[in-house]
Amino acid sequence: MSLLDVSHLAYHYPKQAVLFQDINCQLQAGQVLTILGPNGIGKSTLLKCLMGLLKPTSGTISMNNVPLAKQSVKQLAQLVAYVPQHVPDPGSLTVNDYVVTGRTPYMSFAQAPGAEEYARVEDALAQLGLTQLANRQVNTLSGGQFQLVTIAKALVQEPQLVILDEPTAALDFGRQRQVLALIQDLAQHHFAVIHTTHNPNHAFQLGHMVGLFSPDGSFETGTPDELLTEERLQQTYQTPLKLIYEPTLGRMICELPSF
Ligand SMILES: Nc1ncnc2c1ncn2[C@@H]1O[C@H](COP(=O)(O)OP(=O)(O)OP(=O)(O)O)[C@@H](O)[C@H]1O
Repeated sequence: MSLLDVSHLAYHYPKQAVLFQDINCQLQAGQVLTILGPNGIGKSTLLKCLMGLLKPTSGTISMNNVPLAKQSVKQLAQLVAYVPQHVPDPGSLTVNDYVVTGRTPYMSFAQAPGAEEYARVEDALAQLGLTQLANRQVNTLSGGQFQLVTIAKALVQEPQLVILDEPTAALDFGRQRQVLALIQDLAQHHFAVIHTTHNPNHAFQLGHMVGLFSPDGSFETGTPDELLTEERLQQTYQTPLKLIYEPTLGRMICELPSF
């Protein structure tokens, strides 16, 4: 039984052309799916469908063999944590109070978070090197700091699947590596992870599954070596990029040519 089973999934926004159709993929606990594709092709939209935020035009999404449409909001929140690309207005909560909202799916309606919930927050902030930000208001953080705080909130949610939309987009080189290492660590601890990125090197680095959107909107899954050939990546990004085997890293790297 797969943790996630996506079958013949299609979506179009109201009064818009079909964005994608016939997406099929399965994900097990401990696997990472790195989604790549051109700007505007439908990566974030696919993640929103997987989160139950958008209702697919057709096809099914099941988790642990139960269709998403049959899960309650609370059940879904215990299964999947979503780190969006943008949080429009994070409000003026402190980092501690913002991250603890990740425990909501485990609390009753009127229950206030207590010592146990805040202990999980402390652990997640420590794991991400954010302890010193615990009492800062989230709306005073930099883009990258806030991106890491939203990941901490997803961790305290203790889901089976973590979905991250471009989690490294606002991060410096060191913190990009930190987030990729965290994704690898989550997989080693039997979480399933789906994330989007515009950097094919992230897929080579992680070495798990890739989901590749082609410019025509078709979607394929496979290993980085199967899917991420120089020709496919050039087609995807419409640029004469190069794939080079880097022996010291033991893997391919993707380089943009000079101007
Ligand atoms: N609410 C909406 N209503 C109508 N069209 C939308 C809506 N949200 C997104 N779109 C359109 O759907 C297409 C796919 O958008 P999406 O954000 O899923 O792409 P993406 O692959 O994640 O892009 P990027 O890499 O630039 O973040 C785009 O053309 C976008 O303009």
